[in-house]
Order: sequence, then C-alpha cells, then structure tokens
Amino acid sequence: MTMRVVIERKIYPAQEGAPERALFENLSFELADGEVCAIVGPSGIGKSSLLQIVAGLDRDFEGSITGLPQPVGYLFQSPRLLPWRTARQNLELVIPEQPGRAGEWLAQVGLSGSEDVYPQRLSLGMARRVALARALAITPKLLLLDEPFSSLDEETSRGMQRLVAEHMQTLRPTTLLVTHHWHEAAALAQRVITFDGSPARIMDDQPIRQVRAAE
Ligand SMILES: Nc1ncnc2c1ncn2[C@@H]1O[C@H](COP(=O)(O)OP(=O)(O)OP(=O)(O)O)[C@@H](O)[C@H]1O
Repeated sequence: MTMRVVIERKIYPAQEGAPERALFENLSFELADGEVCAIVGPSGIGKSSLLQIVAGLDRDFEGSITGLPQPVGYLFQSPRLLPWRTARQNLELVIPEQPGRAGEWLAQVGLSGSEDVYPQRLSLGMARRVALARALAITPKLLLLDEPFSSLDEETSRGMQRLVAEHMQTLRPTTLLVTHHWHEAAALAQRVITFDGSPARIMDDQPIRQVRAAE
C-alpha cells in the first residue's frame, strides 16, 4: 500500500523567547511500499519534525498520514535508550520473544563485549549503534532514520551503512532517511526529496540517478 503524507499546516506556537513558527504548509508526498527516500535540507528546516509527524508522535498538525506501514522502526537523532537498562536489555525490550537475538544484534553493530554496559557508560556513537540495532531488530515495515551515521568514525559509519543496506535489500522496509550527506543518500536511497524555505516546502523530488547525473 502507498503511504501518503499530507501536511496542510504545522505550526510551533509561540513560546517564551520564540515567536510562532509555521514549519510546513501544503506539503505532501507519497512513498511506495519498500521505497527508500532520503530527505535533505538545511539545518532547522523541519526534517526531524517531519519524521515525528510521520511516526504519529506529533499529532498537532492539520493534515493526514495514511497507509502507514507497521511496525515502525525509528532511529531518533539522540539515542533515547533507557538509562536503567543495559545495552542488551534495551534491545530485549523490543524483541521479548527472541531474547537470544539481542546479543546477535549487538555483535552486528560492533558492540560485542558491551552487552552489559549501561547507556551512560557508552559513547554517543556506541549508544547510537544500540539505537540503530533496536530500530532494525523489530523488522520494521516503515523505517525512519534521523541522521543514522552521525557521531561515527568513517570506518564504523561505512560498516553501519552496509548493515542498513543489507537490511533494506533483504527485508525491503519503506524508509525515510534524513541525512546531510549526499553520498549516504546516493548509497542507500532510490529517491531524494529536498526541503527549503520557510515554511518548508519540497524544492526537489527526484530519483537518485538523476540527482547523481546533475552533480
Ligand atoms: N517541540 C518544538 N517546539 C517548538 N519548536 C520546535 C520544536 N521542535 C523543533 N522546533 C523548531 O522547529 C524547527 C525545525 O526543527 P527540526 O529539528 O525539525 O529541524 P531539522 O531540519 O531536523 O534540523 P537539523 O538538520 O539541525 O537536525 C527548528 O527551528 C526548531 O527550533
């Protein structure tokens, strides 16, 4: 089923020190089943906010999200691990029926030996890898990745890109990938949507081959 995102209007109301902000107006796009789409655009344009709306975490907008594939695997910009649970226990929480798999997932993200470490003792990059494993472990039908390879050294980043690419090829989740890096978009996505303006709108929406040809 095609997922359809329609945001007629999204406003962040005025807060102390910050005026009202119209983030999106008349923004819509569709994603086919299994399609991998990168979202690019300047910092602060609303990419993370869009993922939160798509995931149903922010319902304070005019519009609709239909045909949402379930379950949703979401890698947030910050790891959002439960601090009172070890790396392994954070994973076991989302796959309680297959506790043995937690260790395998940690090995896949290069964290063998850190299974019993609590999040506050993990570096940001390590915590983000646990969070990536958590997002993939549930076998999501919709995968939301918010800058999945930031805070990682180049080699680890390449390893995680390979893991995500293999997951996409074998299980084909519909995917929205927020990134600042064209090479990540080109390596993983079939399509790139570029946001710009205020309120943000879609400036460009192209298959990745055409974007590459234009470079
Ligand atoms: N809960 C909130 N309440 C009010 N304003 C918010 C809230 N969350 C985000 N914003 C504002 O909305 C705008 C878009 O933020 P968002 O994090 O979605 O941008 P982004 O494109 O993901 O940025 P970056 O690339 O830097 O991560 C920013 O101006 C931000 O300050």
